[in-house]
Amino acid sequence: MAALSRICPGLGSCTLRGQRAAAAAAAACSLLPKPQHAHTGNTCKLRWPRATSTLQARAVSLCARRLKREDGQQTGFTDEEEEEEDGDFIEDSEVEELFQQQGPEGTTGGQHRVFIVQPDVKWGSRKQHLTTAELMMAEAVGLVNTLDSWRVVDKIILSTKTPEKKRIFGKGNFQSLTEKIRQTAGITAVFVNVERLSPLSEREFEEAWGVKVFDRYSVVLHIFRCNARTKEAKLQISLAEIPLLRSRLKNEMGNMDQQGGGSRYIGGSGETLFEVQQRLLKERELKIRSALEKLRRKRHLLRSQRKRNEFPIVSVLGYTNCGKTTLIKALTGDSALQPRNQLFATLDVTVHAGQLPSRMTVLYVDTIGFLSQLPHQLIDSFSATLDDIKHSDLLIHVRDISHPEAVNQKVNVLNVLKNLKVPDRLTSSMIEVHNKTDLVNNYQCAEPEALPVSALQERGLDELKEVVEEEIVNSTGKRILDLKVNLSTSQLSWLYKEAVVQDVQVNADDGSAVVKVLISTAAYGRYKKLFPGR
Ligand SMILES: Nc1nc2c(ncn2[C@@H]2O[C@H](COP(=O)(O)OP(=O)(O)OP(=O)(O)O)[C@@H](O)[C@H]2O)c(=O)[nH]1
Ligand SMILES: [Mg+2]
Repeated sequence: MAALSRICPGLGSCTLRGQRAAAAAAAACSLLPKPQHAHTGNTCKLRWPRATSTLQARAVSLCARRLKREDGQQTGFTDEEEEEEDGDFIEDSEVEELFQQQGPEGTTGGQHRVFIVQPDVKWGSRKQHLTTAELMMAEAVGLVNTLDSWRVVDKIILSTKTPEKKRIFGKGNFQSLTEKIRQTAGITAVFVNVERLSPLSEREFEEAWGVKVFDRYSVVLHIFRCNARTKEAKLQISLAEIPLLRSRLKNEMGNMDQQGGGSRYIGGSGETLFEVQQRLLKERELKIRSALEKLRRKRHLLRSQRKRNEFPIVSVLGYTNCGKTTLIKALTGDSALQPRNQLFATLDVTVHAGQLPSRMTVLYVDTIGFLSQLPHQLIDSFSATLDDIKHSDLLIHVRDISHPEAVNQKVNVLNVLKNLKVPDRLTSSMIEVHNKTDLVNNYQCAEPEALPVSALQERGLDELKEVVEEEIVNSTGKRILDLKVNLSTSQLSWLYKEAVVQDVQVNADDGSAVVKVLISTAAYGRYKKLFPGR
């Protein structure tokens, strides 16, 4: 308690107890030199002025709060909550309007009984070398089952030579497929598991089969739509849906033209119906882009604040459903995190404070999962979210090692990172974690660099934390030192200003304290000069 009272005179009577609480409070105080201490009953709330409220400040104050509470409130928070603290400059209603109005027809709401068609490319440039049609089909089934109100009715793998051409299937195959679909009772949609169907194919299929037709892009977007919570996610989804709306418009106009409608001029406006619709779509796209740009600037600001406050940032990434959220939950003890056996359960970037063996506080960033064969537009729309990865101090690549596609998934993740232009320094220091080892009998790690864990059973976490700490110290060029300070001098406040104070152990008898700091070599040099002999 002595340490606490030193940092916060009112904390002597608060419910924070012990060294862990002291460390958290000290770390919280070290973020900003002058938090206001508000005391109610036996609790102390640390408050910072609005303008300087940062991600770190919240992370650590939440971390401190977590230590003193018994129930499991949320400790993670999204950048959006942060934005709300600093003043909303994009209206909720504006985003909701864009989001709610726009869902492409057939995907919004409603139930679907789905027939899945998996083209099996036998040869040519599109042949998948690392996967099989059966595994792709299994993933397609997984995608459909992720949606509460969608069910798989039947499925088929069909050979094709040219999935990218106008005609995906040969004439004979297409005919027997059409018969099968028409004869299967209760089908309301067909999911053709290719990256993207051309508007023409989509129209042709819908006409032949008499039901809605989805491709991988539209199914994944629908999952995103169902899971979106924050403004940024909603805007990004709205943007990614524009190409779908555009092809739908083309199809509708094609249909109307057959009846002589779409290309007629509307009452003296000089525009055809098609042109008006296209213009409206363009205007909507510009609106979304400008709102996203505002959020991007905000994100940039937050990022530089994070950097300034020097809490190391560890981004946790990997294929969808590999266990990223579960691992962060295990590393931080954040009970509010909710891992789900679902593809794309996490869509919003959330940040969670955790402690390493030396009690260094790091921020774990939970990211959106990757998926193979997703069109670039989709990735582009989410690049702002994934951009965070590039600005981390360290990356953890989580792999579901029990998955039959584990190797293929790794290749996919590395490709996405390459496309995102993640700096070499981050990919070369990236820690590879083999998760779900509990699902593999006598798991033997064949890759010497990888760390085997079971996030669910909390195994292998201490080893992982050790490695994270080692890499953080390497990558930030900082080290952790225990410095003995004289409390009657300005040493402690100097350290609060120039380094990250992780822990303070006060020795009331001689008025000294042992301070654990994360400090750069340059700052340590200055410290030794200023306080010689310490
Ligand atoms: N058996 C076992 N299951 C695990 C382990 N880690 C995660 N899981 C399960 O895998 C499923 C997915 O976990 P999440 O943590 O939500 O995975 P994620 O990578 O965050 O998924 P997305 O956010 O959807 O990309 C959940 O049902 C978890 O309980 C593990 O070590 N062992
Ligand atoms: Mg997740």
